[in-house]
Amino acid sequence: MTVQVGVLGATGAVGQRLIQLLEPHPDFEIAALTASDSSAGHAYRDVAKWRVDTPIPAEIAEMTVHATTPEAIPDDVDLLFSSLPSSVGAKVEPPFCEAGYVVSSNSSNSRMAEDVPLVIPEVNAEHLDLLEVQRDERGWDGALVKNPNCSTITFVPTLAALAAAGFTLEEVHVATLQAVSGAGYDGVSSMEIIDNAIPHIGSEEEKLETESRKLLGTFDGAELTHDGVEVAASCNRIPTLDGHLENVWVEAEEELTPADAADAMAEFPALDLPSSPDPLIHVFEDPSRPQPRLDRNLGDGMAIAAGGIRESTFGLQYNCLAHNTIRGAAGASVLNGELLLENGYL
Ligand SMILES: NC(=O)C1=CN([C@@H]2O[C@H](COP(=O)(O)OP(=O)(O)OC[C@H]3O[C@@H](n4cnc5c(N)ncnc54)[C@H](OP(=O)(O)O)[C@@H]3O)[C@@H](O)[C@H]2O)C=CC1
Ligand SMILES: N[C@@H](CC(=O)OP(=O)(O)O)C(=O)O
Repeated sequence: MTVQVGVLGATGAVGQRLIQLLEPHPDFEIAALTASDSSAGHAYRDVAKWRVDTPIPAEIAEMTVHATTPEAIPDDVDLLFSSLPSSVGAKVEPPFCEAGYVVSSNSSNSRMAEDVPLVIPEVNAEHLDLLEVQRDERGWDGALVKNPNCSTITFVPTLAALAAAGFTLEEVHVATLQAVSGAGYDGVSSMEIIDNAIPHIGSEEEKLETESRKLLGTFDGAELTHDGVEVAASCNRIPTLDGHLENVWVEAEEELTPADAADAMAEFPALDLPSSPDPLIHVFEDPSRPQPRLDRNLGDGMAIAAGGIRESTFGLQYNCLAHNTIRGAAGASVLNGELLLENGYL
């Protein structure tokens, strides 16, 4: 049976990607679109500046955009995808959950809350059951699940692959080269970024350092313990359009050779969900890959690419890449929606 879904923040950059992914989806049907009060009451085509690389779906273009309140959502909608500014998400997501909606959110608010599952399905699907704790504690009929920050999503699956192969991770250093789309359409001006690199993205380093430990943590059915690995991040904006490239250094308790790491990543299992790519991690032998322009669309933008795996003075070193607005944002929320459906939360 098809699940009726809504998109909160549907006119935004990530909201448009959500529509692009949801419109042909086998299990989900878009039944509601919301945005700010200034867009409410208007046809979607009139208020969304459509900037995605496929045409605006004809039926969606004619839908009326609603205000972002539970009362505006039709009764038969069960699942909401949220991509609001985090300050807005913090205010409006809880009332939707209280009103009985299950919310799969991409916004950064509440990602680190103790009773909110932060999920990459291939990495920590079992954390989803934290929703039982959340419902007990908050008295919600609905639920709130989050996907991580786009740069976190890029490197954590590679760490999870090493951990799954039996390596105990002690220290991780990661340096990012992040695409401009991560800052949104109006985020970085062309005069700032052309012929340049900006070695600061507000709060980004802290997100990589904390979200990664939560994702790699252990849920015992009642409590989530964050992983003990130490993570240090350095984040940079560069003039690519899409695709975050990251340089990673990993020290493990055990000896970890490049061959061990390549095998662990290549063999890390995919999931049988509609949006989960197989393989999850593409491992390149060519040391000049992955590259954003060449490799961001692997697995329809949902795969992780890794390469340049080698020994270094600081343990193992490699590079990894993911499409930041698909695997790192809209696609991540859709995948969490698919996991919610598979696990009976809808
Ligand atoms: N851009 C990206 O690639 C990534 C973004 N993110 C995160 O996703 C979220 C959305 O980002 P992005 O799509 O770029 O943002 P945009 O600014 O493009 O879109 C924001 C959306 O939220 C709506 N909105 C704004 N204010 C309100 C309000 N007060 N009440 C209700 N709706 C409101 C806007 O509606 P209206 O059009 O009416 O103003 C619009 O639909 C953010 O939290 C961002 O940090 C995460 C990863 C990547
Ligand atoms: N900060 C990220 C995108 C983003 O919005 O992240 P978050 O989902 O944590 O707010 C970037 O600039 O590439």
